[in-house]
Amino acid sequence: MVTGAPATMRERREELTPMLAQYVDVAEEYDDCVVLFRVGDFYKAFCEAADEVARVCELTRIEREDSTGTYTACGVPVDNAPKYLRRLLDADYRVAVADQVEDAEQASGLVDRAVTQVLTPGTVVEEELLDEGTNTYVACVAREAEGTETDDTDDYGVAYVDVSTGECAVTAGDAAAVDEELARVAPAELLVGPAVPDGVVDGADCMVTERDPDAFAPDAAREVLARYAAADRFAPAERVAAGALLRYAEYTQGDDGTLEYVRRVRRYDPRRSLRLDATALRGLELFENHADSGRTLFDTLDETRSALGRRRLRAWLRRPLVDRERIDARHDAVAAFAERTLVREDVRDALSAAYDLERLVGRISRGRATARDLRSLHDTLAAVPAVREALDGVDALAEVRAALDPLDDLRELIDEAVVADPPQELTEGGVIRAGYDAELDEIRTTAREGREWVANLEASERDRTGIDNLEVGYNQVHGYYIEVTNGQLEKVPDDYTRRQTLKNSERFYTPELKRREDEILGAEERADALEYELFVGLRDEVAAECDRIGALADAVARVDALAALATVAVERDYTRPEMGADGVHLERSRHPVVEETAAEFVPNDAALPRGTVALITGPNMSGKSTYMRQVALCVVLAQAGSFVPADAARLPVVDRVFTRVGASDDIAGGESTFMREMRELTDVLHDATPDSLVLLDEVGRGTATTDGRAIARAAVEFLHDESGATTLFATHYHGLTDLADEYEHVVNRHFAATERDGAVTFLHRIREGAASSSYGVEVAELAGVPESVVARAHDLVAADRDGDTGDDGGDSLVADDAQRTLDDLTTNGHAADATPPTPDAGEGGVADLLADLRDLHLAETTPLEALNTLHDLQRRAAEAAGEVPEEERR
Ligand SMILES: Nc1ncnc2c1ncn2[C@@H]1O[C@H](COP(=O)(O)OP(=O)(O)OP(=O)(O)O)[C@@H](O)[C@H]1O
Repeated sequence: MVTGAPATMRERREELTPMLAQYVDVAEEYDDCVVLFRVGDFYKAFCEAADEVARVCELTRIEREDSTGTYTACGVPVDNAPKYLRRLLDADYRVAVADQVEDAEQASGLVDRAVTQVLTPGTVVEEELLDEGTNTYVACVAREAEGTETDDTDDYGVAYVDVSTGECAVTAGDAAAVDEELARVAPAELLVGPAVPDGVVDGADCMVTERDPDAFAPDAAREVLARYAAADRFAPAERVAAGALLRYAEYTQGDDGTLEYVRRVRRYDPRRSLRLDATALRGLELFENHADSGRTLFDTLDETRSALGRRRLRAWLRRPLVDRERIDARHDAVAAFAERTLVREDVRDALSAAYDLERLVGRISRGRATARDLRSLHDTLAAVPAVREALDGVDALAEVRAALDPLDDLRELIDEAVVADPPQELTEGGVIRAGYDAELDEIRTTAREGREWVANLEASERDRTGIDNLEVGYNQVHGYYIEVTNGQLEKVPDDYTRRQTLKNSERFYTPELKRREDEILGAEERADALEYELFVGLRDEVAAECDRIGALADAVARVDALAALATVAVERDYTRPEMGADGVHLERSRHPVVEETAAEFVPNDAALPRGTVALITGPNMSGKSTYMRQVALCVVLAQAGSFVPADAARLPVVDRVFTRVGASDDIAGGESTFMREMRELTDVLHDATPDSLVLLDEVGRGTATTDGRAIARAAVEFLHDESGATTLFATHYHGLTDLADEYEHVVNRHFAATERDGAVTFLHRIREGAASSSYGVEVAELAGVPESVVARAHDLVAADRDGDTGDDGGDSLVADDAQRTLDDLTTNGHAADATPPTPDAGEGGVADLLADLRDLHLAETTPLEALNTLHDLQRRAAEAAGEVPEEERR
């Protein structure tokens, strides 16, 4: 067994040495963990566990032999432990660290050891093991008891805690809400109550930890929760989830009782934020990019300067607001920062000095903060006045400014007590400043005077004895000594006592030197001990203020996140959205992430009155997905408090963004792509409201064309008639576009492309009406599909076109479409914009042009040819008018 006690040791339990027996005891108690057992400067694992630790950590195994036989052992060096712990956690192990809990020198017999910490992926608190500016959550899903379905809507409790910062929250909901919350929280570890059926937590992509079912018993859970919050405030399922979770958090921190820095257990209602389920989070690439190397929306926005701000910005994006007033307040604050470059820069400079207050408070409360941590707290507090000063007089930021309490008392206290650059170790002195404690000063004076006396001793003894090369020294083993070379030994006075004989000299001490030595060493030892005691006292004093530090951390986080949003707004030319509009109205909007990487991003408008279903057609690669996402991202950004990438924006407050957009084809749960697509569509159709924004990308493509087209059509009809949600629906089923004639709120939009000499150019520009052609084969060619295949595909398309009667609702390339494209182009500000040519204009004048147009046999023209011809005509029209052709204008 790798976790728990190695089987080979258990079998020979009676024969083991006392230390190994102690190891087996601990390992049996922590049987789901790899136990690392402190022996000297190493954390050791034995037998099978040693083999695994050696493998995962790439450490050497050693064969050990004692009276009971041979066994393997592997040691993780204590000094370098975090690096190896990380590897074990990454390999999905829980690790129990058993430390020596009594001083080895004072122990009679075997040193007592106990588990001081259980490290699990969701509960690590070590700075070295955590990513900066993120949260690491452990979550818990529980039910009050099996089958209690008193109220279906709050049947399950979902709680989560970040053990490093103390953030803890809980909510309740049905199975779908559990799924959604787990996707948003993205815990690193999950506890599942015994009454939760399999399947409810299937979506969680993290380590699932088994806990004793007793921990989920309502009374036990209530008792734990009551240590943190008024337990009656919570619904029964919430109590069970939060109580069991906090109990687990305590256990992983060494069972030292209540975690003081978990200052509150926030109860929240997911409906009070813009709902984004797992599919939406993934589809919109808020935090994860499908191409691993790619950027996410969060990366694009992250102009924060502190870990606190970074975490806050993440949280804002994870839960955008739905409360109009709060959204406006955030926009006001961002605007205030955006308008004041100097204020913004001063604040951001000051915040660069801010340490992660939330994690510092956690460490301080857990009694794990070092002197350096307290200095970090001091330095952060010292940065606050500059932030306050910068914000002075800015109305929209007055509230957050008021919350920026610089905690002068704490800062002064730390400054008086702790030296500016303290050592990492707390037990070796050098931490507490002179003048902080009278007793410490006195002890230090004694030690210093003693050392001065010793320092003068050499000169005075040389005088007294006449031994001019006499030296005074010190070594760890023998202490202070007076060294006399062999040639001078006869001059040694009577009060010298021999301490050590070397090859060429002898070392002595005198009674006074011995007395002074005892005094110095005693004083140093006492000073170290007293310093430690004073430090712990100070740390406790600071820990008692964790509420105030927490409130400051909150304000700093907000200021940083707001300033970051303002920086993005100014540097990337975002605009403040006007909220409360009836539908989505964007002028020249851009995709916030794609515009950062695209050589030249083409902005597009969106005019989607509430309840519009916009069918978007266009060739592959023409920009449909990008466009749909950019509309949704503008909505998400606006509700998160950000400005949006557009020239002008009027936006509604949306309750939920649904997506069924590409890229979710990775089949995690063993479902077929089509099954998954339908499941996602079901969610949309069930839950979308008139306040929702729905993005559907090629729904139905996962099955036979006829079925797919039927499903797509039915979905559009349902969204239009029943849901009333504002919808963007990208499709290759061109036949769907006639829905616009039948349904009041269905509109057609398309992305056009130009094709010349067989090469397709995408314009990435959205236009009214439906598209003419898919250019699928051309795109295949662009992608490098072998020439022969492309040629054959062209033939097949042509054959299909020839045989097409055009009456199937038409995904084929029908001539009618070509006509439509012609219309589109002339009514969409291109040909129509051109100054009407004068009849006598230039060579190949308008009369010729009109004749050519008239002679065009549309019924025999492929859409590509039509587009080509049109392009040609347009060019000639422009030339005739003495203008630059449209193509070159772009
Ligand atoms: N407005 C734009 N300006 C510049 N480049 C764009 C724009 N829109 C999309 N692109 C680029 O064009 C490419 C194709 O875009 P997108 O994936 O949105 O096309 P699509 O029409 O959805 O394709 P498909 O139908 O194959 O899914 C992407 O590389 C994208 O970066």
